[in-house]
Amino acid sequence: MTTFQELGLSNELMKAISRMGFEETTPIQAKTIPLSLQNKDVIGQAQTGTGKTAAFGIPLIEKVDVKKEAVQGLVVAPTRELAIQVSEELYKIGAVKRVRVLPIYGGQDIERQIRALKKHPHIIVGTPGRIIDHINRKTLRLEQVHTVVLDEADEMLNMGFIDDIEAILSNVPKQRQTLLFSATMPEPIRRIAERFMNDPQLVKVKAKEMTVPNIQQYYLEVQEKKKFDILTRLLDIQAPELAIVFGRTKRRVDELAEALNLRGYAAEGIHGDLSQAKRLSVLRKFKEGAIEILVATDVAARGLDISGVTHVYNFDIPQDPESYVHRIGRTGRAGKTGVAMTFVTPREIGQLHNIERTTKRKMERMKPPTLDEALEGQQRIAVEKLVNVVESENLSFYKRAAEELLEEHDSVSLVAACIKMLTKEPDTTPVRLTEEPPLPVKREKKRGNRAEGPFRERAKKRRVAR
Ligand SMILES: Nc1ncnc2c1ncn2[C@@H]1O[C@H](COP(=O)(O)OP(=O)(O)OP(=O)(O)O)[C@@H](O)[C@H]1O
Ligand SMILES: [Mg+2]
Repeated sequence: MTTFQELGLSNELMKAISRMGFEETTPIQAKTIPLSLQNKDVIGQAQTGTGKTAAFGIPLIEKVDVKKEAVQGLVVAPTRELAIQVSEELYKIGAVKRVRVLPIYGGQDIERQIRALKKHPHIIVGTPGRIIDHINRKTLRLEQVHTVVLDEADEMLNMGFIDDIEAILSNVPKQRQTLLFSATMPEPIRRIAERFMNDPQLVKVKAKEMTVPNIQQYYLEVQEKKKFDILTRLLDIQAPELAIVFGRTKRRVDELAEALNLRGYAAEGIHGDLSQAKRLSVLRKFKEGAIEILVATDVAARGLDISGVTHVYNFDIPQDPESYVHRIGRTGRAGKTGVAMTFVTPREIGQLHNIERTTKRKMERMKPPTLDEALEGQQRIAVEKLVNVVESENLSFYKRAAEELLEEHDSVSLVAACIKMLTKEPDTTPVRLTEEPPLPVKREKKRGNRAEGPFRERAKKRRVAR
């Protein structure tokens, strides 16, 4: 294990890192921070939730000259929520050194961003479209940038984003450091990446599997029509603290969120057709636990770090193995455990095997639970609640009533009644979901027609902007 001390960081950074509660480096941090500090170009690949943000953030902040009133570092991320999150983490790393970090992303008032840009931020974290927008308006100047980071690099360099990235890089000095990070880096994309880089060092944290071992991975073979009932039974049995349910399309996400609400779950959807204010408020409520289930398209698949997410459900099987890796990586982060469940219709089994081949990890088959098992699950939760109250609360106020009841009824019947009242019976309110066609067996490398990923959203935004 390497400590941060051994990396020779400044006192200001050491102080900030210890405030963040980091004690030791993660493997990707130990391997890439020294290279970055020597100004080497780096492609860093490590599993989800293993601290890639700080791996590029720490050396980036270390190299900022706070006296200089110019943008020195540029981080590009595929979604707005991720840009905000990364900027918050960089802000924390740079808090003692007083590094100014500004997120700029679509959907936020541009005038406000222009005003913020005038205050001379040292680091910009943004989504490609909005960065280009500011370059064109000459409200963002990148001549003094010495470091460019592409977070979720493979996503940024796929077909949808590549032109934007090229446009951005043409505004940054050639003499720069370029850092690429992601949990996935398919070979063809890595080759594209090398075009933008100068003798890049490939740092791959050695792991047998592409996914983290502390995520238990299951799949359930379910017919399309039965998926929703099975999902709610699983939710009743597994009682996740926070869960993310991924659906393939925006319509799917809307319908799923509504259906879950009909059955009494606190769920809300997030996708690219919602206003930015709504996207942020849904995410905030989820982080605070005001909603327990986030229903999402792939717009929430990459990078988001939300503690307390114990379960990920792939209601629709992901379009490609990379998407699978990122989706399930929203749980089991920073050493915590997590559970991932993937629904697969009989015709999609080939896709499942394709995912397993790429991740080098088999998912365990799980039998869809029955209604009775769901009821048992709810009963178990009720019993847990009851035991918790018996063990932790002062019940003296209620004891007299209890003693009176016990004079007329036997204790087993009374406790059984309490459990019954506390048990949420599985709700079978009928819901309507539009059926999704199964994924075609053979398909183009990247996303299908109607699915939403960050880049599709970007393409759409472009059209709107024009
Ligand atoms: N050295 C460390 N010690 C303890 N916690 C850490 C350390 N480095 C990062 N973390 C925490 O681990 C969590 C995951 O980090 P991060 O979001 O950077 O992961 P990631 O590798 O970028 O994942 P993804 O591939 O999903 O984007 C964060 O909450 C972060 O604050
Ligand atoms: Mg990340």
